[in-house]
Amino acid sequence: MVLRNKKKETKKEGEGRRALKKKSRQDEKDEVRKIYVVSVVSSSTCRRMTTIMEGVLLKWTNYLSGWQPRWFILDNGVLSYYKSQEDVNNGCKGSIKMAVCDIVVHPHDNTRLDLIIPGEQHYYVKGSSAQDRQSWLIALGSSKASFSESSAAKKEADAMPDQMRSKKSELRLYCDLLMQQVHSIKQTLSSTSEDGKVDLDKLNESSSLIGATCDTFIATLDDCMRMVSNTPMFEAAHQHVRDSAIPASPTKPNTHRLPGTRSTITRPEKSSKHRQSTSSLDSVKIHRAGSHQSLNEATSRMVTPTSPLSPAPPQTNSLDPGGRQDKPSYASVLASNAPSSQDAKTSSSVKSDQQTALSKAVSEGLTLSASSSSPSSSVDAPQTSLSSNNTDPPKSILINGNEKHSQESAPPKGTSSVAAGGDGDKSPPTSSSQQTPSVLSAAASSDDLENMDDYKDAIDEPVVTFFSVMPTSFQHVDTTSEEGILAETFLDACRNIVPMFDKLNSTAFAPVKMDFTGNIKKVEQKQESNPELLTLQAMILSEVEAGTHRLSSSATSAVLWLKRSLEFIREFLRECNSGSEEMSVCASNAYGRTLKNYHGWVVRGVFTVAVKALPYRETFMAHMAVGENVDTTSRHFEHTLMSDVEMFVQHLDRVLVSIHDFYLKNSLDRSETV
Ligand SMILES: CCCCCCCCCCCCC/C=C/[C@@H](O)[C@H](CO[C@@H]1O[C@H](CO)[C@@H](O)[C@H](O)[C@H]1O)NC(=O)CCCCCCCCCCCCCCCCC
Repeated sequence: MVLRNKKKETKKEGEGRRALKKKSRQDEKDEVRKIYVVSVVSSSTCRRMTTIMEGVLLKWTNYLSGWQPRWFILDNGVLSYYKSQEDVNNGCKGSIKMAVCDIVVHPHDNTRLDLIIPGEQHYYVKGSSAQDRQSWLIALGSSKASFSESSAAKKEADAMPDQMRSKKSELRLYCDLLMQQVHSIKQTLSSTSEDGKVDLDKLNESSSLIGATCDTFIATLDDCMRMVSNTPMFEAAHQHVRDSAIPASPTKPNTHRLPGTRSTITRPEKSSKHRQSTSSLDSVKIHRAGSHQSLNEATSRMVTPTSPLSPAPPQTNSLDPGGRQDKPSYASVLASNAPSSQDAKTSSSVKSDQQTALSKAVSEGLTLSASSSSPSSSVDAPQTSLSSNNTDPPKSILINGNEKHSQESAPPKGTSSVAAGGDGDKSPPTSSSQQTPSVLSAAASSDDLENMDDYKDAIDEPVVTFFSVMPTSFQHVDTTSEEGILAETFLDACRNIVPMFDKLNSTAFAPVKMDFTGNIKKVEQKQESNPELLTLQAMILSEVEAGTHRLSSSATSAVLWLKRSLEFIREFLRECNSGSEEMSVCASNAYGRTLKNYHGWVVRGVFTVAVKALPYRETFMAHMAVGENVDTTSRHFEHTLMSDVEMFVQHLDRVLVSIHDFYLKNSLDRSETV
């Protein structure tokens, strides 16, 4: 062990040196194979302490391998690590500039310290003892302090666009997810039953998840590469962090991207007060089989005297199993959504040409025609054609499922139509848990329009949300029929949630989406092969009779998991609506009340990772806006969204309670964890 001092020492440096000396004596006694070198370099131009320290630290690698001993070298303000001391000449496995990372001492484990570049990279390491950690802390801290002052690296880090940071952290997330998924496969294989049988269903599911995560990893990497090549700054700047986990070049073209993936953690820009007038939306019509929908007419939701809680007429096609052919291009409409000009810019690179064209068409007032030949079973956007010369007048609009005749029912501007009361629902929500405090009475009321600008917003801007343009929602799911819930309507309502998964910040939600859409498909297939089974209940009971209801491929299992996922969504939205600022807190609370009970530690770990990738509340809200130039930061928008969410939640709850009761009555709920 060598300790070496050069030139002047500050008090701090002296302390560090003394601590290390003390440490070295201890280590010599303990015969720890470690080398410490501390050198202090000082010059008149640049007063800098160069701390050199080497040794073994345990580094958290992944869920498969856990903590692994690695050889770390701190030199010249950079901490690098190698597989072993012998490997030093073969290049480091990763490195981190101390100037730009935070050093975090673990609150419980006195051997552990974390090096974190916020939102980007983390090293979790452990010393061999508390004293060992102490030595490293001193060395790392001194190095950081010394290099922070004049660090060019810091400037680099500051200059690094948020999008790029966010992408990098996503990539790391996918690595973690991949490791967890591999671990899950390993577990499945090791838990082979006594008769030597492997759970092939589970294995297939896990490998599909891995496939999806790989695809999204590559898609994100692709985004990174595009950003790098489009940003002159990046050509010159060298990254302050090297990590062998990130491959150097894109490997797959865009076509591998999951549909609609990737938004960015970008705070929505407060839109200009001189926003695009509503006139540009006047002529936007979404053609459906036999109906047209003008986005601008959605303003009537604000001003219509009809309560949004009034019973929703069952959709005309809901009784017709063939009605799916008429499915509108809902996903296309959402794909054209640009929550803010900033988001529009940042997401443009990930939009397909078709989506971009759609978006342009919407903003230019062209007419969108959804092809009725699109396969209804697909959750992806149907083929959409563009035409600018459709002369059909808009006839009516579905607002939260209620067909409103435009113009006719519009009360004076500024009055709230979403006031509480008037709930004529035949089957009022019978919530199994506490109701969210009502925001309906407050929505868009003049009391809340604090100033003239907000008031103008309410008058001038049509606020159309993800929820209000849903062609089929849970509002349309009838729960009063003796026969049960029409599978077709229920599946439609579920399908219409899917685009929201893509709008969440991270493709970390790809596995979640896959699971959700996979379950929709299972029920769909069940119905295709048994067209006489129109309701969920009929399908399930037929499986119970056949004794197939316990199979993981059964509709019984698929509906059960859809129910659980929807319960999570319901609770999550309730949390959001009750004012919690932190999305991760909303998600964690919702998770604790729902899915967590059915998840083992591995999937709980996946949740913990996924939840970190949630966007900011503002971004999430912005994603809920449909149409361009919506001021998603206005109180008016927030109130409208909240009332839409509340109504969505109420109907969702009604449907869930009905399914829940059925499972309970037939003892079909299962408590085992996955
Ligand atoms: C706000 C978002 C927070 C994110 C929370 C995500 C929760 C992640 C939990 C980890 C998911 C891992 C993925 C898969 C897990 C599966 O193993 C598990 C079990 O699968 C089931 O196995 C059965 C056999 O054992 C099989 O028969 C069945 O088919 C199969 O499904 N599945 C699950 O645990 C379900 C996870 C789905 C979670 C859905 C969360 C939905 C998040 C939606 C976010 C959107 C929020 C806004 C909504 C706005 C709506 C309009």
